[in-house]
Amino acid sequence: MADFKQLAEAKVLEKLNSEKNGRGYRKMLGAYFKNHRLKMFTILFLAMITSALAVSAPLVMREIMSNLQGQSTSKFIIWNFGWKEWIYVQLGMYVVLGTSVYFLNLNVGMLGKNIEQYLRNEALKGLIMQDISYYSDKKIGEILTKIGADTWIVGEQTQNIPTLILMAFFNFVGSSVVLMTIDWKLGLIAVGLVGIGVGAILIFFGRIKRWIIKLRTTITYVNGDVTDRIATIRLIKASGTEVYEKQRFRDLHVEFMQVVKSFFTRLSAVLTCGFLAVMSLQLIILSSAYGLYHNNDAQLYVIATSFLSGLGTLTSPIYQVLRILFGYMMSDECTKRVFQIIDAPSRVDGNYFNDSAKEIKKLDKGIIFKDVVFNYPEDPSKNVLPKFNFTFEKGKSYAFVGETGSGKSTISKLLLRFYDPTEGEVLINEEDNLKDIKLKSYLDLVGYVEQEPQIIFGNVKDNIRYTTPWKTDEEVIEAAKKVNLHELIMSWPLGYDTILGERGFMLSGGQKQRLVIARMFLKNPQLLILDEATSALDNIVEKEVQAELEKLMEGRTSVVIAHRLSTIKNCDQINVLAPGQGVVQTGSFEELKDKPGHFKRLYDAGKMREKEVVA
Ligand SMILES: Nc1ncnc2c1ncn2[C@@H]1O[C@H](COP(=O)(O)OP(=O)(O)OP(=O)(O)O)[C@@H](O)[C@H]1O
Repeated sequence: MADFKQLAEAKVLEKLNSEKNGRGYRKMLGAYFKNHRLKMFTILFLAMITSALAVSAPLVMREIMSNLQGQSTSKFIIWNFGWKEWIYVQLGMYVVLGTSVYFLNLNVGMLGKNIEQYLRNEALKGLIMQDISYYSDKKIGEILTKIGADTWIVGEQTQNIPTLILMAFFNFVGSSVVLMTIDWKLGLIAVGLVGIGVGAILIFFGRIKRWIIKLRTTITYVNGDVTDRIATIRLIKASGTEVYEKQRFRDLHVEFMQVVKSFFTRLSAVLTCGFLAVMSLQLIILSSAYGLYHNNDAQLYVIATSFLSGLGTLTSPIYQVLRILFGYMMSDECTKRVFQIIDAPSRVDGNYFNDSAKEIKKLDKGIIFKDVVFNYPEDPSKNVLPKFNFTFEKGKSYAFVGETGSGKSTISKLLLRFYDPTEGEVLINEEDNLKDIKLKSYLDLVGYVEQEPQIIFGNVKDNIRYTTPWKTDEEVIEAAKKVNLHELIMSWPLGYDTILGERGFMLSGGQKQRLVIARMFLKNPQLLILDEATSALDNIVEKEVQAELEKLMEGRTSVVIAHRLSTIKNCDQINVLAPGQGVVQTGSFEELKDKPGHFKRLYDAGKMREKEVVA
C-alpha cells in the first residue's frame, strides 16, 4: 500500500506543475455562458431581485419598529404608511422574493444539470474518438470516475456557485449601504470586520487546493482499483481469494479515509473560524451600539434590532465565500480532469468530420502494405514489423502464423486502422492511403471476428444487427440460421428479444462466437479479418465454428490469424512471421508443411495436438 501514497503524492505534484495547461471551471463556464447569454442574464436578474429584497428587509423592519414605537409615520413614495401598511409591504416583498427564489432555483438547477450533461457528452465523445492506444495505460474505473463522479460534482456545484457569487456580492454591497444608511459609524465597523474575515478565508483557501487534488486523485485510484477487481471476478472466484480481496479493499479505503480526514480537519478548522468570526461580529456591534447610544434607549432599541436583522445579510457573504471557494476549487479540479479526456489528442483521425476525405464504396482491388514499418506508440523503441511489403489480392485468403509475439495481431490492427504504420502506407484498392479516406466507409466493408466475442448489452436481434441496424427481423433470423443458432434462440421464452447479459453471460463461448459470425453474415463484408477467432474454443466446438467461418470466407478477401494450423489449412497463402523479422516464409499449407523452416517447426510442435483435427 505504500506505493499508493507515493502515487497520490506524485500525481498532486504533477498536477500542480501542469496546472496552467488544463481548461478549468472558470473558462468552461465562461464559454458556456457565451453561448447561452439569455440563461446568464435570467440568472443574473433573478439573483439581483432576490438579493435586493433580502437586503432591504432591515429597512422595512426599521419602519415597522419606528412606527410601533410611535416615532413616525413614514412616507412611501406618495403615501403615508403606518406599521400595518409596512407589514403589508413586507408580506408583498416575501411573495416577490418567494417567486424569484423559485425561478432562480429552477434556472440554476437546470444550469447545473445542463453543464453536467454537456461535460459528460463531450467526454464520451472524446473517449469514442480516441485511438485504441489511449486505453492501454488507463484503468476503466478511473475513466468512469471522471465521467460519472467528476461531471456530477461540477453539475452540483454549478447549481450553487453562480448564485452564491451574485448573492455574496449583492448582499455585501446592499447590506453595507443599508447599514451605513441606518448608522454610518456602526455600519463602517461591521463592513470592515466582514472584509477582514473574507480576506482571511481567501488566504487560507489558497492552501487547501493541494488537498482537493489529493482527494480526487485518491478516490479515482480507489475506484479504478475496485472496477478492475470486479472485472476480474472470475479470477477471484477461481482462486478463492475473496477474503484477501475483502481485506485489500478495506486497506485501500483506510488510506483513502486518511486523506479524507486530513482534508476535513483543515476544512472544519476554517469553518469554525468563520462561525466564531460571525458570532464575535454580532457581539462587537451590539457592544459598539451600546457604547454609542446607551443614553437613548429608544434609539438604541431601533438601531440594535434593525442592525441585528441586517447583520445576518451582511455576514452571509462570509459563509457564501467559504462555499464558493470550496465549490469552485472542487469544480475546477474536476473540470480539469474531465478536460484531460476531452482534450486528449487522438493518434488516429478517422476523417469522420472531413468532408473532402474520400469515401470507399467497394473493395474492388487489393490492399497493399507498402514499405510498412511498425513500432507500437506505447513502446516506440521496439520494432514489431520491419520494412514490410505485402499485397492482399481481392478474393483470396491469407493466413498469418508464427510464434507468440511475432506480430500476427498487429497486422489485423493495421488493417482495421487501430494504429497507423510508423513508416509506409496501407493502400486500399491499391491506391488510396487508409489514412486519407473516410474510415467509416472502409470499415463498413470490413468484418472482424476476434478471440473474445464482443457482445453488447441488449437483445439478441440488436446484437446480431449491431453494425447493420437497418436489417429486417427476417434477415436477422436468416443469419442466425446460417450459424445454427436459430433453434437455440427459439428455445428461450423471449426468443430473439432475449436480453443478453451485460457481457453476454448467458451464452457459451462457442455460442457467442456464432452470434458474432451471424453478425458478419448480415454485414456481408468484402474483407474479413479473423484474429484467433476459434482459439478460445475446444476442439469439437472449434470444428463446428470453423465450418461456419469457412462458409463466411467464401468469395471474400480474408485474413486469418491463427495459432492452430488446422484452421488455416485451406487458405490460399500462408505467411509465417518471426518476431522482429516480418514474413519469413510464404506458401500453401501443403508446400510448407514438409519444407524445412519455421512453418515445419511450428507444424511439428503442434502435430500431436493437431493430428486428430487436421487428419
Ligand atoms: N499495445 C501494445 N503496446 C506495446 N507493445 C505491444 C502492444 N501490443 C502488442 N505489443 C507487442 O508487439 C509484439 C507483437 O504483438 P502481437 O499481438 O501482434 O503478437 P502475436 O503474434 O499476435 O502474438 P500472440 O500469438 O501471442 O497473440 C509483441 O512483442 C507484443 O508484446
